[in-house]
Amino acid sequence: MTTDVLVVHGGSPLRGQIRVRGAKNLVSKAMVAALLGDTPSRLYDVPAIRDVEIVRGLLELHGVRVTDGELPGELSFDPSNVERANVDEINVHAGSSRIPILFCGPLLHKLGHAFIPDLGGCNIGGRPIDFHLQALREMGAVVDKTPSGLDITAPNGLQGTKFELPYPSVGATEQVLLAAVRAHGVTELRNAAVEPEIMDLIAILQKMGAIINVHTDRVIEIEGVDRLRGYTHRPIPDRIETASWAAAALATGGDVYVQGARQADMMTFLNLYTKVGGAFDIDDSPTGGIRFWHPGGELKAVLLETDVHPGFMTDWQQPMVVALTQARGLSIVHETVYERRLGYTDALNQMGATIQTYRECLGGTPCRFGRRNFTHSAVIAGPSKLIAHDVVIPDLRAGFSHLIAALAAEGTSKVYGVELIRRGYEDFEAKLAALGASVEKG
Ligand SMILES: CC(=O)N[C@H]1[C@@H](OP(=O)(O)OP(=O)(O)OC[C@H]2O[C@@H](n3ccc(=O)[nH]c3=O)[C@H](O)[C@@H]2O)O[C@H](CO)[C@@H](O)[C@@H]1O
Ligand SMILES: C=C(OP(=O)(O)O)C(=O)O
Repeated sequence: MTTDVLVVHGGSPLRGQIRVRGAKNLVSKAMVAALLGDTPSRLYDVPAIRDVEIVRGLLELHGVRVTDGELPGELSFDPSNVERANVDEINVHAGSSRIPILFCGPLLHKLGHAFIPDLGGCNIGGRPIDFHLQALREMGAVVDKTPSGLDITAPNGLQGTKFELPYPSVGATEQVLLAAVRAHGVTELRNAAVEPEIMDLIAILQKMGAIINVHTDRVIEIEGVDRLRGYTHRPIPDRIETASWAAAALATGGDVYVQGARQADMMTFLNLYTKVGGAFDIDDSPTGGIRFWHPGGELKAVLLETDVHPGFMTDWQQPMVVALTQARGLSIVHETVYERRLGYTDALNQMGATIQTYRECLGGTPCRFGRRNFTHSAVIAGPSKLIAHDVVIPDLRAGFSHLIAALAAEGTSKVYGVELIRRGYEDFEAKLAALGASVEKG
């Protein structure tokens, strides 16, 4: 028996209630922001996922005292003794997540030095960090690329600057925010990303004493301040996990109530869900959430183009494609955020789906990847009867989509590599059990 394999007996609808907590893509950044304060910070609703463990480990290596609070998911961070960490110890986390690159600004302000191990994260494209480094250099950082990682200093401190991102990168926007809040002078960031997780990070930084103006047309202006205090914050709910369960409800013909889910961050997803033929009901009460279900009848083929916010989020794409294998007609998917995020469709085809991938920009909007040999569009012909097949999980969201496909398929599949799913989905095995799925460890 290994914890990395799940045996999935598919073919029955998922039905029941599960709960989502703080967003993976906010919580990890909020934890890094705690480094910037002079006093302790407190975060609620932190999910027990691998990315949180990694960032906790990195903070502790830098002398931050991280303690569990009284409530489940409550974490406190005391940054009063931040110190330089041992490179060998930091490198234990090499290749495990993308978050270490965001330590640059806070560590440069606290210590004048940052060592950043090689990054991990999903293998869905080249995922360069050129925008991050360019912005940091413009602010006065000196970046030395060493065989074991990036060695970064700021001999004269970080200075405010005017910087325009070539593409509204989430991580690079967060990099600039975390570096500029305590830089000397004003920073103007143009073509910034404005994802809800970024707005929530800005809310946290404001609680800490930062002065950040979000203007129209993707312009963010940050006035550097001399000191920041700790924060207390309840993060926005995880809109990617929510969409994943919503897609699972649709693909299996089920009915899932996602407690904690919030409509505001999911408008584009909910529009597509309606067009496909899914049903949802919003419960706005403080303990509310969103119920997602398959109302019966046929699902309809759609055009789905991923984009930066407020577009259809790329991390929603993979789970939703499994539901699209059940829709009548030809659905078109155009992935415009990552150049290699459709490889997982091979496994869906092995399970009986009919998905053809293309290098061209299908769907109407030419993107950065057109005419560059990247297989980034797909046509899905449905509905297809999915049949069990063993699958190996390649990355986080593809992993969840393979799991959904196995749940929707007739027969028993083995899903290998489920540890990868733990990077972003808290307690997913318990949640599957709560939804009546028939799964067991392999
Ligand atoms: C931990 C986290 O929050 N991860 C999310 C974050 O990833 P992440 O912050 O890594 O994603 P980015 O928004 O930076 O990447 C978007 C695109 O910009 C390109 N790029 C980015 C930076 C750079 O310096 N140079 C460059 O070319 C990337 O290769 C990619 O094609 O936003 C993505 C887009 O919503 C989500 O899919 C990820 O779940
Ligand atoms: C791409 C993702 O995450 P990361 O940036 O952490 O690899 C994701 O959450 O789907």
